[in-house]
Amino acid sequence: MTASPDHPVIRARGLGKRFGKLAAVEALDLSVYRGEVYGFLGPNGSGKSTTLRMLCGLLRPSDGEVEVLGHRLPREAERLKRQLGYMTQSFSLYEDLTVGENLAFLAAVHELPREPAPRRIGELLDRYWLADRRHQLAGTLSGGQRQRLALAAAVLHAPDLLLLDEPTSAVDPQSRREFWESLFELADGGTTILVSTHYMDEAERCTRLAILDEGRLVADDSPRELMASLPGRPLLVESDRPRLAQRLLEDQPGVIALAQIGASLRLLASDEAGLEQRLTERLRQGGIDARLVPGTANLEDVFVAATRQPRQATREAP
Ligand SMILES: Nc1ncnc2c1ncn2[C@@H]1O[C@H](COP(=O)(O)OP(=O)(O)OP(=O)(O)O)[C@@H](O)[C@H]1O
Repeated sequence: MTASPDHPVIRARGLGKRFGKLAAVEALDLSVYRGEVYGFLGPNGSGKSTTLRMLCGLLRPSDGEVEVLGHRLPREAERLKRQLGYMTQSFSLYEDLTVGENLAFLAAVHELPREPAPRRIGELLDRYWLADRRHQLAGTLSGGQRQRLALAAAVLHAPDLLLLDEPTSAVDPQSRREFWESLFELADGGTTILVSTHYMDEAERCTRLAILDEGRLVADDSPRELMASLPGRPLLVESDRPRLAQRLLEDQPGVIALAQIGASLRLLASDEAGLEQRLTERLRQGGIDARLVPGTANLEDVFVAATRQPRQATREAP
């Protein structure tokens, strides 16, 4: 079915999943619209994979309601299958089949008509730069090639919705960039994409972003809006002892959030007058000669403010 702005492709209300006593996902409300590249960002264990698995009908929610492409889950999960592509971080294709055989096998699983299937496979091999690998065993492909094959496999049946769980965690920056170009091509063609990531540069490219923390949705907006509504001013603490500086500043009034990102210490400060001087003095008393300089708000600050912790992966240049 087609989705209009008032009819989201994904609509979840009060979605929850418990594993025994653990609430992996809690009271999640989500609306995702056609053609969006919607990002899921969150620390390890915040519930991203669990949510994606509920949204594709693989996992039964403990609470709430989910409708995906007009199908109520989990009841209508079977019908959703044909319209859905799902790609996880682990390689789920047959390593001892060739690239072409893997796609031909999947075409049969999806019951693609016999006539157009080879054409579609050829098209995808060209599109994802795999034509010259057609006869190579999947198990011998490089990380980037495997990932392109996994994407070709996920979109073989031209799904309306593509769910991707940390698809770029095992590939180099160049392959990540190319992969994201492919995602935008798909979105331009009307595919709705939901993708979880650890990378800020990827998150920045999403049309909208949900930040999850301990199973709860703590932010949901476009990256630009999230940055514009940041609670406080970003400051950079320039010092050669960032870890000690962090310890000295973390319980100071006026410090909303604090995180060491690489070698620099980023601080979200309240608007209190004279705060910089007070914090500089605090550092001086602790034996640190530091400068606090204004920073430009970025998604890293949003993430730290929303989750109160730095992200686990290191930033890579886009
Ligand atoms: N089948 C399961 N049984 C018990 N606990 C589970 C199960 N699946 C997930 N969990 C727990 O639920 C929480 C959320 O896990 P989930 O995999 O959704 O997080 P995530 O945000 O995807 O993490 P990561 O970024 O590390 O992949 C974790 O505490 C995890 O241990």
